[in-house]
Amino acid sequence: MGSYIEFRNVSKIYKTGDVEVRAITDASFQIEKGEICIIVGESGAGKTTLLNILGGMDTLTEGQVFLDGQEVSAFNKKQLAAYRRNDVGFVFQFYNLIPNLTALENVEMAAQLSKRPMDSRKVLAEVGLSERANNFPAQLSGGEQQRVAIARALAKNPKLLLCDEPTGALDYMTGKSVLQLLQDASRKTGMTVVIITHNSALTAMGDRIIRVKSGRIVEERRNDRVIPVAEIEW
Ligand SMILES: Nc1ncnc2c1ncn2[C@@H]1O[C@H](COP(=O)(O)OP(=O)(O)OP(=O)(O)O)[C@@H](O)[C@H]1O
Repeated sequence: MGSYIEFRNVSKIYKTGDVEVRAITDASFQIEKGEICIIVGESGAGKTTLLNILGGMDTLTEGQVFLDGQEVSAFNKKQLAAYRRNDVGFVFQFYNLIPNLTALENVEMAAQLSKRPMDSRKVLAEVGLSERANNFPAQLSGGEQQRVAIARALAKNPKLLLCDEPTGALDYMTGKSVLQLLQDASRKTGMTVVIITHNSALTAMGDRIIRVKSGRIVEERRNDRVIPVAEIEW
C-alpha cells in the first residue's frame, strides 16, 4: 500500500506570456496519515506552490499527487472543488474570516459546506473560544482570529489540514500558542497537518520535515524526537 500523501516527480512551470518560471522541479516525497509535516524553505523556494497543488488550488505541469488512494492530479475542476470542500482544511497567514459573521457563524458556514462536519460549538470550545462565539472578527485579537480560522478548518473534519505561515502575522507568544493548538489537534484527532514556514526552528515540532530550495526537495526526513512547541525557542 502507498503512503497517505505522495508527490511523484512533480514539476510546476508558471507561464506568463513568453516568460517561464520553474517553481517546482521533480519533487517527490511522502507523508503518512496523522503526521505533522513541516515544509521549510526560504522565500520563493516553492513552498506555497507545493501547498496549493496538494490542496487542489493549483494544477501541476508534470508528475502525480495522491491523497488517501485518490489521484488528486487527475481530478477535473468539479472533482477538485469537491476535494477542496470536503477533504482539505486551510489556514492562512491572514485568517481570511468573513467580517460580518460572528466567530461561531464563520465556523458554521464552513461546516455546513462539508460532507461530514463536526459540531461547530464543540470545535470552537476546543480552540478555547467558547466565550467569544458571538464576537465578530474585528472584536478579536489576531491570535483569537487565527484560532477561529483553525476551528473553521477543523469543523469540516477534513482529511488534511494545510497551514500557510499560520503564525506569520502573530507575535512570538501568540504564534507559539497557535502552533501548540495545531500540534494538540493533530495528536488528539489523528489529523494529518502540513505547515509551511521559513522558520527552521519549527522543524523540531514536525514528525516529518521537508526542506525546499529553489524549487527542489533538498531534504526529506522523519523526526523521531518531536519537541512540544512550548519547548521550542526561536
Ligand atoms: N502565479 C505565478 N506566476 C508566476 N510565477 C509564480 C507564480 N506563483 C509563484 N511563482 C514563482 O514561483 C516561485 C515559488 O513561489 P512560492 O510562492 O511557491 O514560494 P514560497 O516558498 O512559498 O515563498 P514565500 O515564502 O515568499 O511565500 C517563485 O519564484 C515565484 O516567483
